[in-house]
Amino acid sequence: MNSFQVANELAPLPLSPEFILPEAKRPQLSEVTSLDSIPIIDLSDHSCNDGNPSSSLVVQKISQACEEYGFFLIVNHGIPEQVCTKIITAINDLFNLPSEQISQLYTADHTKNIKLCNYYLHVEGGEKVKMWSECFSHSWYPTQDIINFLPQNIGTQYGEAFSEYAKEIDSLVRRVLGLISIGLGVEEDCLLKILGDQPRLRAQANFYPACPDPELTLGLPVHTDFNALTVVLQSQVSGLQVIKDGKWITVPAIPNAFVINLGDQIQVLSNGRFRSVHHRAVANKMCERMSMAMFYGPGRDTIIGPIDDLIDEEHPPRYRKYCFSEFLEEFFKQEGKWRMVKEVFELPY
Ligand SMILES: O=C(O)CCC(=O)C(=O)O
Ligand SMILES: [Fe+2]
Repeated sequence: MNSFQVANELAPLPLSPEFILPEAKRPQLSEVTSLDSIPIIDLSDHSCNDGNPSSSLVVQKISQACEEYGFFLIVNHGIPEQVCTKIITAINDLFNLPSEQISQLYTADHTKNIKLCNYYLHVEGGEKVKMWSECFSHSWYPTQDIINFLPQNIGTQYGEAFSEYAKEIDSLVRRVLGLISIGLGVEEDCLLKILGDQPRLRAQANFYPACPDPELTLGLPVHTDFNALTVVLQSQVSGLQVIKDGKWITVPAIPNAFVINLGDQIQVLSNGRFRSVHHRAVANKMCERMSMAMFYGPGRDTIIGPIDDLIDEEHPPRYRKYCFSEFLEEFFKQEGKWRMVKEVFELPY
C-alpha cells in the first residue's frame, strides 16, 4: 500500500510515525563528510605506462578504488545519454501513475520475480520501520514479462526503455568485470567465466519522494549488495552515501556518470582484497530522486570462493567455498536487519 505524504511548502506535513526511525538508526546528516568522495574514472583513458594491460592507468585506478572504497564513478563510458534519459523518464512516469493504478502493483511477498515493494528495517522490539522509497524490482529479461506486469499506459514505454538500457549495461558490466579481473592479476575473462553463462540479472528502480524530514528516516537501509557487481544510474539529485573509514560520504550526482559498486561475491572471489562496502540512500527535503540499480551476480548453482590463483601460503583463503544458493538463503534469513551475510562464510584467519 502506498502511504506517502507529499511535502509542500504551504502545508508542511510531519513525517508519519511508520517512517520514523529510533534515534540510534537515524542518518545524522550533519555528520556526513564532504571532505572525501569516491574516485571518478574516465573509461576512455587508454594511457598505459609500458604497453602491458595490467599497468594501464584505468586498471590501476579501478583496483585502487575497489580496495579503498568498493565504489567508483565512471565517465566517458560510451553509453548514449539518451538511453539513460529514457529509462529515468520511464521510472518517473511509472511512479507518478495515479495512486489507484500503482497501489494495485504492490506486494509484500519478496519472493515474487516482478514486484513493486516498500522496504523496511527491523528495529529493536521486533517493530518494522518503513523506508522512504518505493522500489520496482524485476529480472533484466524477458522484457515482455515486465510489460505484461505493468498497466498498459506505462508498460510499453518502460519495457522498451529498459530493454535498450539493459543491453548497454550488459556490455558495460562485461567490460568492467574484465578490467577488475586484470587488476586482480588474473585472465581478463576470469570473473565473467566464474559468474557463469546463466548469471542472476536483477534490476531495481528506486523512487524516493521529497520528504518532510530526511533526518528522521532513510530511503534505503544500510546494506551491502549481495551480488557481484552493481551499476547505478542516478537522476540529478544525490542521495547515495557510502561508508569510508567509519564516516559517511555522499556520492555526487554527476551527469552521464554511472556508479559502480562491488557486491559481496567479488569480495569473496578476490579473497577480501576488493571490498563490498556498506551504503545507504537518504531522502531529500526539496526534490524527489530516482535511481536504477542493475545487479549482476552468479546463478544459483554457481560455486563461489576465493579464486584459486589468488591463494598461496602467504594468502590463505579467507572464505570457504559455497554454492550461491546457500548465500541467498542466508541473505533472505537476514532480510530487514543489519546484513552480515558474507561473514557467515569466513574461515578462521
Ligand atoms: O538509490 C541509490 O542510489 C542506491 C540504490 C542501492 O543501493 C540499491 O538499490 O541497492
Ligand atoms: Fe545497494
